[in-house]
Amino acid sequence: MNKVIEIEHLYKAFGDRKVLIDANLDVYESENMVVLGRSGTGKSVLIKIIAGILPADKGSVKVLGQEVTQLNKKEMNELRLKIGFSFQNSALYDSMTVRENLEFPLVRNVRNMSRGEINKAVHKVLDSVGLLKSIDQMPSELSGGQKKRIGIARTLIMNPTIMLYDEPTAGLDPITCMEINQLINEVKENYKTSSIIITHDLTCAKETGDRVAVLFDGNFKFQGTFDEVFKDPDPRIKNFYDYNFIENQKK
Ligand SMILES: Nc1ncnc2c1ncn2[C@@H]1O[C@H](COP(=O)(O)OP(=O)(O)OP(=O)(O)O)[C@@H](O)[C@H]1O
Repeated sequence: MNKVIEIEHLYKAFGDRKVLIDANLDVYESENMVVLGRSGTGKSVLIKIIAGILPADKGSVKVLGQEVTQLNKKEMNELRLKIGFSFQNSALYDSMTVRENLEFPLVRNVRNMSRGEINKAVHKVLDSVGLLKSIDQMPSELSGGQKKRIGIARTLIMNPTIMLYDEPTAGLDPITCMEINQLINEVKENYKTSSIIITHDLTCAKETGDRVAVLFDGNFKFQGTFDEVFKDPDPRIKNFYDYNFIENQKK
């Protein structure tokens, strides 16, 4: 299986605050990799480095075979078109309708698309997130879960190879969380994406992650399937969250 993201010995600090220290992580083709970690451990910093939004201090970050730490602005912009970044706050433009929000990345990044092609792409992507009916609504008329869906649709419209989800279920009720988890899995199936999913939500991790990696003290000592990681006797994992709590929820 090909690696689509390869991170080796990554180091990133802000002044005295060392956030990532010798972090190593691989993501394979067609894989959902969940990154877990407490608040402030550097999860968002990690995906911002992958997307070229923040520079790394040291180490290697290869995305689709390209070393992002060495790319110039033009090369990074081209690579970024293959990376869908689903922001925590959905990042929709409040003054635009859903249709306009979805057209925006196409109009900005893809030349020579006809009106008909743009319409077709908007309809296809809205259909795949189950919100065709909301095409003419304003973001203010949507629920939190619907906004997340539209935010995801706006990245999918560019047919990304990699999806980076920042806290996709934050602030949603349990049923909406379940629907978003399902959508993340459908995106993987239908768009053949490889993803990093950042979350605090253990149910999301279990439902969407082919593998999970837990960020502690700047690196990923714990990686594997959800069950492998949470069976680790290390007290940091035991204390991380009450694994038994979610196991008991299933009973
Ligand atoms: N641009 C920046 N300038 C200075 N410090 C930053 C910057 N971005 C992040 N940090 C710091 O890096 C640390 C990690 O931040 P990050 O946002 O990656 O945490 P996180 O694990 O995503 O947390 P949360 O789950 O709360 O979103 C924090 O201490 C934060 O203050």
